Amino acid sequence: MAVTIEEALELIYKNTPNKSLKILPLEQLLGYVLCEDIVAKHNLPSYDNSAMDGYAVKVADAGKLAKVTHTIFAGDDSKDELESGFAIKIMTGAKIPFGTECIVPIEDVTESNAGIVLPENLYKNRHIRFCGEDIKSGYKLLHKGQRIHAHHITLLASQGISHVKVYKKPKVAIFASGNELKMHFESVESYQLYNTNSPTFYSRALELGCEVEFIGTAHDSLEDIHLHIKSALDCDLIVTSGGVSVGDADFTKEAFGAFGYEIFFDKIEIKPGKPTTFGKIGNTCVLNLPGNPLAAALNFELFGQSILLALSGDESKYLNAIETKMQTDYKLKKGRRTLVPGFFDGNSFAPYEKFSPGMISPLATSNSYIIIDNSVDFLTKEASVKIIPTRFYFTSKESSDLVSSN
Ligand SMILES: Nc1nc2c(c(=O)[nH]1)N[C@H]1C(S)=C(S)[C@@H](COP(=O)(O)OP(=O)(O)OC[C@H]3O[C@@H](n4cnc5c(N)ncnc54)[C@H](O)[C@@H]3O)O[C@H]1N2
Ligand code: MOO
Repeated sequence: MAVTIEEALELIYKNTPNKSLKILPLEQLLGYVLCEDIVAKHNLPSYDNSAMDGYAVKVADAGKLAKVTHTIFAGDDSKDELESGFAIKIMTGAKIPFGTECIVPIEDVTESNAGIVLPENLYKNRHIRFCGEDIKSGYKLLHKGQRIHAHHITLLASQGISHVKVYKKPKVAIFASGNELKMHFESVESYQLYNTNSPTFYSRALELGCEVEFIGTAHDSLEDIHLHIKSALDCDLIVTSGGVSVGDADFTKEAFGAFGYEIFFDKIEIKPGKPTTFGKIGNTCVLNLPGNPLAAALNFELFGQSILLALSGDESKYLNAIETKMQTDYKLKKGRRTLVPGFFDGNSFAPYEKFSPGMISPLATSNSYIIIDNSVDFLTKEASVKIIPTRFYFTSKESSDLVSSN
């Protein structure tokens, strides 16, 4: 029996094993998921310092002449003490002298031979950056389950944290099956075609932060598919395409069966992509996608990406949608929930006009897709829809409803 999209996703999240961990240096952390909390060891700034190139002065000297004694630069270990009637020239980022009440920017003073004349209005603490005002020692900077982006690297570097514990990236093996398929580096006869699914999944899995192995293209024979499965079993996820329908040469699930394949679902109430199959061999997850390229790519977006998120250790492991409106009217056949690719321009969603599961061109000009509920056969222009991006990440901590209904 076919499962619903929600049931399929639930089975995916329930049956995806925990990841193992490793320690990595800061320069290699980008895209990994933290497997430990990170606590600040130092205040930031670690000393009171000047926010401007200017003069360290006393507030009571407002409107008066102050004698400039010397200059402090960023990086100087100043132990000076400021006294009334005097000013110490100071550069941005330099440690302020003891007794400083405010910093006056260079452009706000009048220079004279005897010193500088200070403006009338001086305020206590103006242009001073205080120790710990950005980060306090002991503050939890990052936590287990966060995916590391460039601005998290900023925090780690600010603390001199050089090595952290992360989850290993999901390791994905890709292969396709079909006697008609040739690789892009081979020549094709008039009755053959290039395997476009495997390079698509390979690149997309890399984009999604995985280590990827391309195992090859198998012939439609049990023996050859067995060989490809054996070569892929050391990975966290095997993604295949082709051979999952009811044709005389559709051996994929049978071939996996020889390795103790535990199938969680092998049909989904979805169009395209009905024969999409998910299961496990030991600790290795398996996603068998249909051969039709658009069906395969869209189902990889929805189910493949969910498996990868579940495997990554990322706390924000659920796909999320952006609510927008339709750019045009859209008519479709009622029946099964339908995946429709299209382009979201930041304002509205333009569905791809005419597409079928065997096409390869629709996704190249799309940046998202919508899932239209089976109860809907017409979406009017301006109707509210939920787009799921294919070109940028948008995930959330909580599972959300991804389906657009009237
Ligand atoms: N009698 C039925 N026939 C079909 C049904 C059905 O329910 N009853 N379902 C159709 C649907 S829907 C799909 S989807 C396909 C799925 O078939 P398979 O997964 O077995 O895929 P293949 O037959 O191997 O190939 C389908 C199609 O896609 C091309 N293909 C396959 N692999 C690749 C690749 N790596 N790169 C590019 N193109 C690929 C292949 O040449 C075929 O044209 O079954 C329907 N039939
Ligand atoms: O289900 Mo097929 O995947 O429609 O093309």
